[in-house]
Amino acid sequence: MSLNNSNTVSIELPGWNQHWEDLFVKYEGPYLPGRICTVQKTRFEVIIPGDAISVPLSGALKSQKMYPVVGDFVVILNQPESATRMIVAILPRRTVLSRGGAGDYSGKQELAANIDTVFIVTEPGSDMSISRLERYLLITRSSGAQPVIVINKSDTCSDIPTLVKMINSEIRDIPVIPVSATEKTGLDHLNPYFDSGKTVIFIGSSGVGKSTLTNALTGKTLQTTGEIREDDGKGRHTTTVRHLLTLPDGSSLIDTPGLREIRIWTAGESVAETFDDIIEYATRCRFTDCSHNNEPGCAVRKAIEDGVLSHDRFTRYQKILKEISFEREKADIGLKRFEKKRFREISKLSKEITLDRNTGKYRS
Ligand SMILES: Nc1nc2c(ncn2[C@@H]2O[C@H](COP(=O)(O)OP(=O)(O)OP(=O)(O)O)[C@@H](O)[C@H]2O)c(=O)[nH]1
Ligand SMILES: [Zn+2]
Repeated sequence: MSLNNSNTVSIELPGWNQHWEDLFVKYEGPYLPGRICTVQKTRFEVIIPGDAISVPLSGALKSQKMYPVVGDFVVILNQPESATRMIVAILPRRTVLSRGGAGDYSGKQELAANIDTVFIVTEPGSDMSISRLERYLLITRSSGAQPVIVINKSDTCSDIPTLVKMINSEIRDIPVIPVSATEKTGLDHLNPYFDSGKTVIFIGSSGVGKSTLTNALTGKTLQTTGEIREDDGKGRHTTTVRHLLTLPDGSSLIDTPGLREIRIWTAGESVAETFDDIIEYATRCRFTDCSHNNEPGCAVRKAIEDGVLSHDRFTRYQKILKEISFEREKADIGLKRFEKKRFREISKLSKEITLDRNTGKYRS
């Protein structure tokens, strides 16, 4: 690998392009670019040009609570003479997939970064639910990645065109692609999203076939070659599964079990995007703070009465708003608790550290 001054991208790293090159160029000196493929407790598996290494995070990043996630492009300080190799910076993320909860005081947990396409996987059977699809859509949209709906197990459905039509009528402007991972049909239609340099992820309920799809698309061998043998310090080798798989065509697939089913956490804009018709009707309500329940002159209720807006869709919209406000409240409570705790610690600390009247120095 060498960085040259021409405009060509000379670094071979999955997903690396001119954009990242431009961001990396200011790191002159003993630095390497890398891409996070697995996050462990204190170390990170990083793909660097031509190799994969395990490195810790710099103290500065830790103290700023800046933790890389799978898919992040990072800067590694590389000083072989002092045996120093650590992550010193995270390049600004293009997209980031997050979820709420999981013990973090802010309620928001970042899961994966720099994803181009999120395949929302469902199946024709009991998993098929418009409201579930809408939830995944909201998460995807707030991440900045492009959503694509994949109906797997199409071999189990006798009328796929009607199903696709139904989804298209409820969820507009999103590609809906029926496939069968076991019969290997329809997979070609996913190919464009696996362009060289692109990063994709499969999300959806357990059992819809994400692993089978991954294997059908990548070939089983890739998953095993994605394993890194790591010395545990006692002479044994433990195997960790790499969560960012690099495909032969240069694309990457993020496959992290904890990330496959994600709870809703989203910004208002993505709700507006998903329920744009309802937002549009609402602008015509007589009262600006109309709750669309029984106020006079409510344009949303009128749209339902006129049959141009389905009642189900409206109900789903209300449910999602409720869920988001609940998540926000929870996060808010978490934040207050955190601040209270910090205040307690600060006051404790200030009591402990007292000024010595005789010497004029602080003692603790
Ligand atoms: N008929 C049919 N069965 C499928 C298809 N794809 C997957 N399956 C089956 O569905 C079951 C679940 O598939 P998985 O790939 O394990 O599902 P998953 O989404 O990865 O599940 P989790 O790992 O729990 O998230 C398996 O028994 C698969 O053989 C398909 O296209 N058609
Ligand atoms: Zn209204």
